[in-house]
Amino acid sequence: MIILTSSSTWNENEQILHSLKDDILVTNVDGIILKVSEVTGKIYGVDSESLIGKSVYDLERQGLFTPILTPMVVKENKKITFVQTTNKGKKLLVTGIPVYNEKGELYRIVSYSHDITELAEYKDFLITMEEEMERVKSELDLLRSKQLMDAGIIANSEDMKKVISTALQLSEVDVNALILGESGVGKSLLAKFIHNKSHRNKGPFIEVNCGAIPDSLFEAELFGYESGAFTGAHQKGKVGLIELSNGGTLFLDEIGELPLHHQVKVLKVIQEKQFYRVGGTKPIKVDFRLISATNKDLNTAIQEKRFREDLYFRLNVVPVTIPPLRKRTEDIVPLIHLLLQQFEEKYNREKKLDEAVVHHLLHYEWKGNVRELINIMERLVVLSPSTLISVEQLPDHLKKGPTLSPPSVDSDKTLKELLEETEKQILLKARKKYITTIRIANALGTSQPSIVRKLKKYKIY
Ligand SMILES: Nc1ncnc2c1ncn2[C@@H]1O[C@H](COP(=O)(O)OP(=O)(O)OP(=O)(O)O)[C@@H](O)[C@H]1O
Repeated sequence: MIILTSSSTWNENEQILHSLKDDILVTNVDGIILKVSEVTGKIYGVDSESLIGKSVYDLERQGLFTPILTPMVVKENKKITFVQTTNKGKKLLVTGIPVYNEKGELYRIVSYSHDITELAEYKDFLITMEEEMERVKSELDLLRSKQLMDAGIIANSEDMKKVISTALQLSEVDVNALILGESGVGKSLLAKFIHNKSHRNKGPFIEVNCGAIPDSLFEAELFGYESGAFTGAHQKGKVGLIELSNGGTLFLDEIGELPLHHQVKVLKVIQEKQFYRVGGTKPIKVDFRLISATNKDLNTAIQEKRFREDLYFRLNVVPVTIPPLRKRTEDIVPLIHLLLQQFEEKYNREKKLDEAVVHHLLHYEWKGNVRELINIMERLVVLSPSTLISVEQLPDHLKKGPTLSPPSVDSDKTLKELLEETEKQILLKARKKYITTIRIANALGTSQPSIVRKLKKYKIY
């Protein structure tokens, strides 16, 4: 608090006031200007002396500055800071300090300011940029979701959005990519998506299921053969899958199933981008982009000497992991709608899902991931006798809901993580049984807000 002890002190300060390089203005409680520093006049483009004796209310009316500080300090009876705009369009950060006389009465208001025009401009610029970025981001989201819709891919969850964003980056370069994830999560779909978005999209997309080709036919299938290369071979010979992928993408699915004795041949063609047909003597050059996929843990396979480490490093330049469906429940409802629509069209039927069915589908474990969901949805559309698909039509294993079993202590998880896992299982079961958060809270003897928080934490919908 500032208290003036005598008016002479006030006069003594006058010289100091003029020596300051800051804008300082002193008024009485009625807003009459008593003193100003020289800088003040410059800021408003007037002679400082001409301001003396004028009322700040009049000056505001004349447009010199707005709003005025004096009444605010008088009203609040304390130090106040705010932004003032001047007749020159400047932005000033103005602070007003109340000054009291010996009786403790409000006597003067001293204000000083800092020019923050540039700062305010930067702030405006930042806000405009942020708005622009938001606009571009939502446009991009829209564009991406359209791209995904065209490709028939659902990516509603944050995890899946990240996968798609990596896939789009990958589509721009010819780097080797390894797609990891459980069976049925969409590895082949993603490989096709990368190919379709790449500059090779006019070329072929050749999918080789490494686990499905009989061992004895593997070389002939992959590398092709010359006429009469072996008994049973076609007269004219045959072009292999690798040769067919020229100019396009070679997708080696189930790469973890590739027998060890074939791995070195595959490694060679990946490295050299040339090979010999079976029975051939001429090297054949080939230009493909390689994507591989597996649901196996290749690191364990390497440790167990079932998979070559050098091949693994070649394949795994950029890994992309698609999380299991149970870990991205936000994708389940949009997938259900997409599939319902597809099967309605396919079987020319109109169906609706009971809400309880959706709940069961949301809280199922989906060990077979999207592929399993597709099967269930097709079955429901085909077999449900009425328009409304109800819980009774669900297969028994889906009606039961998740079973509660304590998590294994052999894992490297901490006690906190194990407890959270158990809590999540309990909540999944409760959500399925009681549906509403109030009923869950009652059943579990806790508050509804706490249940809402926990459901959000575990992404249980
Ligand atoms: N995000 C998704 N949106 C829409 N459909 C999907 C999605 N993910 C997977 N699918 C569909 O699920 C089915 C299984 O997908 P896909 O064959 O790509 O799985 P995968 O991981 O390659 O399986 P596997 O390991 O058994 O080869 C396909 O019909 C695919 O179109």
